[in-house]
Amino acid sequence: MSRNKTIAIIGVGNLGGAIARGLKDSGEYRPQNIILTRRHIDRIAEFGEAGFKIEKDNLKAAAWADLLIITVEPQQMNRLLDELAPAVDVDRHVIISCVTGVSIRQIKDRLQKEATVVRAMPNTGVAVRESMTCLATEGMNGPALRMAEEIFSTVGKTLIIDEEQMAAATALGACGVAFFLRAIRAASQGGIEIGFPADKAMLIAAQTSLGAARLLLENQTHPEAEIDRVTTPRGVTISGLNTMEHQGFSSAMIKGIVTSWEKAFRLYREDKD
Ligand SMILES: NC(=O)C1=CN([C@@H]2O[C@H](COP(=O)(O)OP(=O)(O)OC[C@H]3O[C@@H](n4cnc5c(N)ncnc54)[C@H](O)[C@@H]3O)[C@@H](O)[C@H]2O)C=CC1
Ligand SMILES: O=C(O)[C@@H]1CCC=N1
Repeated sequence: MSRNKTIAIIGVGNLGGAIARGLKDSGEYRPQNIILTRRHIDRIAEFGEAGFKIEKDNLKAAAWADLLIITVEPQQMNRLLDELAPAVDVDRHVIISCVTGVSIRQIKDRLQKEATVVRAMPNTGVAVRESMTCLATEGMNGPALRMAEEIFSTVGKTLIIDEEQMAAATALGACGVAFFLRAIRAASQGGIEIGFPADKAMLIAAQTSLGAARLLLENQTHPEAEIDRVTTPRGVTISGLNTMEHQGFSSAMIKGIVTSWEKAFRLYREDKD
């Protein structure tokens, strides 16, 4: 359904670039059918060389594309919506907003149009087609939601949620990449301290975390069930785990996620523009 559509990714920075890479590498979407915009177009020249269309003018991109994937910062959203409004055709365009903290209602109000809007919360795992993307829309937009699901399913897993859960999806799924990367970095630093060179410590830490995640996803088990299989009685794992918990490991992760969730509500302010 979406494969024959033309797609604009508007505001290509870290996330927009990762989505572009993932869609191309999936082999399901042709870069010739994807236009990427950024105000400093020279900074996305590499995508032009990879076969994508690149464009400075958001209005031209919107006129060309059927699907508009928005990946600007929340603080840039009002200005962008004001700019895009004249080009948005409610009978043609589907808007997929990846922008944190901006509701479907706020987008439609700013456009002053009853546009079809889906919210998506992917993560930078899209670049390697391992994103966790949460999607939400309003009741009437089933076909648009299915289109967004099709797009993001080619670059990872998708989950449809209520819009009110979007801030939680941001903290757990989108910020989560950084949280788990920090955990991997900490593990590799531990590995260096006990004798591995940095590159080998990182390989062991990263591949071990990949295996741990796949155990959960493929066995559909709870982490504690898998942990029980590692913790030999009177063994070394339980001693390490208990020391980590005495130092507040789980508590730090939970508190960090709650802090990010709280901030997700504050990022977008109508009065910023
Ligand atoms: N980075 C991530 O892992 C994730 C980010 N998000 C959301 O995606 C959005 C983008 O985040 P990042 O990629 O990290 O930010 P970023 O700052 O790397 O990218 C945003 C890009 O939009 C461009 N831009 C801003 N206004 C523009 C305009 N009017 N026309 C054209 N380009 C414009 C900026 O120059 C920049 O290159 C944010 O709303 C963020 O909350 C959501 C999920 C994950
Ligand atoms: O840090 C941020 O605000 C964005 C939203 C989720 C991931 N990156």
